[in-house]
Amino acid sequence: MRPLKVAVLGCGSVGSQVVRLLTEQAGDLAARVGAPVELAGVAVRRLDAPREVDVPQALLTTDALALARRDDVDVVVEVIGGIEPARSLILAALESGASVVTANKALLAEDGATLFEAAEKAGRDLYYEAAVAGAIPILRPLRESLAGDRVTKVMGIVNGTTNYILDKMDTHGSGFDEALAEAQELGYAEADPTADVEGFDAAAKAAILASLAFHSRVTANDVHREGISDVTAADVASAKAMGSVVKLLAIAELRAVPGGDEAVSARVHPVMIPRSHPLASVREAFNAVFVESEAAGELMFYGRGAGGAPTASAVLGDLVTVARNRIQDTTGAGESAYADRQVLPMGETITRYHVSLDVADKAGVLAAVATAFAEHDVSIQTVRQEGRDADAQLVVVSHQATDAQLAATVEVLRGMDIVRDVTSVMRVEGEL
Ligand SMILES: NC(=O)C1=CN([C@@H]2O[C@H](COP(=O)(O)OP(=O)(O)OC[C@H]3O[C@@H](n4cnc5c(N)ncnc54)[C@H](OP(=O)(O)O)[C@@H]3O)[C@@H](O)[C@H]2O)C=CC1
Ligand SMILES: N[C@@H](CC=O)C(=O)O
Repeated sequence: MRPLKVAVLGCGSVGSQVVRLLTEQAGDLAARVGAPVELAGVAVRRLDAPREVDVPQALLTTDALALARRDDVDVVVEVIGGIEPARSLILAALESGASVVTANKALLAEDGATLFEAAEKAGRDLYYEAAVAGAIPILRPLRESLAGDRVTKVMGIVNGTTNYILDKMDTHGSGFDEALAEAQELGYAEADPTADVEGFDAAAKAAILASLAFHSRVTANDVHREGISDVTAADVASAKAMGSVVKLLAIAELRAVPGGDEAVSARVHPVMIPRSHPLASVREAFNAVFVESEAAGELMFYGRGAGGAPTASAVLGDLVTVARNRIQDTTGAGESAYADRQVLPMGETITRYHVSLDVADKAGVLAAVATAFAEHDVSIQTVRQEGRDADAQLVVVSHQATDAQLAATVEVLRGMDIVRDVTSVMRVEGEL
């Protein structure tokens, strides 16, 4: 059997581990694929940069396009990241007859449609398990194992860097910048960590999850996005006082809308969850994803969501699948975006708020705050007053309402004379 040739584009945190596993596990991979799997070349930006893996000089190139287009290459692994040149390289690889494996969630969530069309036209595979939640098999279960079920909700921690930062703030009292620097050092963060911190990375993953779960095309622009840069030590302390923890969650769900249709709600934002919630115990850069479907009920997927080796594990899994498909001259399950669903604006999403207020301890303060909630048709689940005089704190947890009602209530609270400061506003999941 002729060897299958693999080109790896990018040799950073993920690419170096892909090259290492390809080399170290060559024997096992050949047995699993049914043919030897050979490294055809590795494209990088700088030939002389230090690498986590030894790559023979003859295999290194800075001409990624020429490598992606080579006639003898069967599979192209794209682990450069970003939109360009990654998109042009993937399109060139498919046009040249190669199958593609990528970990590039930013590109898939922005312009997946172009890539899926190109793969279909070329009759080649485009696989991307590593793009969401690192090592955790979550896309294949959604696309294949649950293909006969009806998924109604996907919710989870899908960004390792922000989970690492929030976890260190909670457990070690670390500062934001210090924890981010550690996450970068450990290879979890994106090349530009703003993508992690401001929720762009999680929003891209939410779009990919929503698209697969609901057989729709959801792009990153459809996802309401808030990052963690506004989460303060006061928010984390406020959560702690409630027996809770702050996590950045990606949530995608189907919602009934008037007319009998179902719309998609997709959002990423910090959430306060009780410590008894299974997502509260997801530490460091680990990820966890809950799936709810009609027949299967609740499923939970947990594992390492970032880092070179865990992500390379998912890349290699895809590589074995597309290599087997090449040998059998077939392709795997492609995109299944047949449902045209409206995307709900955040204001119409049903949620709950936890609000901490710095108030003057005057008679009537509780009644005035309660009136602000009532005037927006938001009922209060619990209200607690702490301290007296100048240091009085009021903590209010609401019942469910639309995000627009809750946000409008907070605006009114901000304008009240007896409210000196709204010190923390956080959405809530689970029973506080
Ligand atoms: N890190 C992680 O934990 C995870 C990452 N991913 C995704 O995997 C992909 C890669 O991430 P990661 O490995 O962290 O990124 P890195 O920044 O560590 O590596 C990027 C690599 O791409 C190379 N590169 C950049 N531009 C070019 C170019 N024009 N031509 C050829 N090579 C180029 C760089 O070369 P040089 O080394 O010479 O600079 C580097 O080797 C991204 O899409 C990311 O979102 C997905 C899941 C987890
Ligand atoms: N920067 C990402 C890497 C994996 O997708 C993260 O922190 O999760």
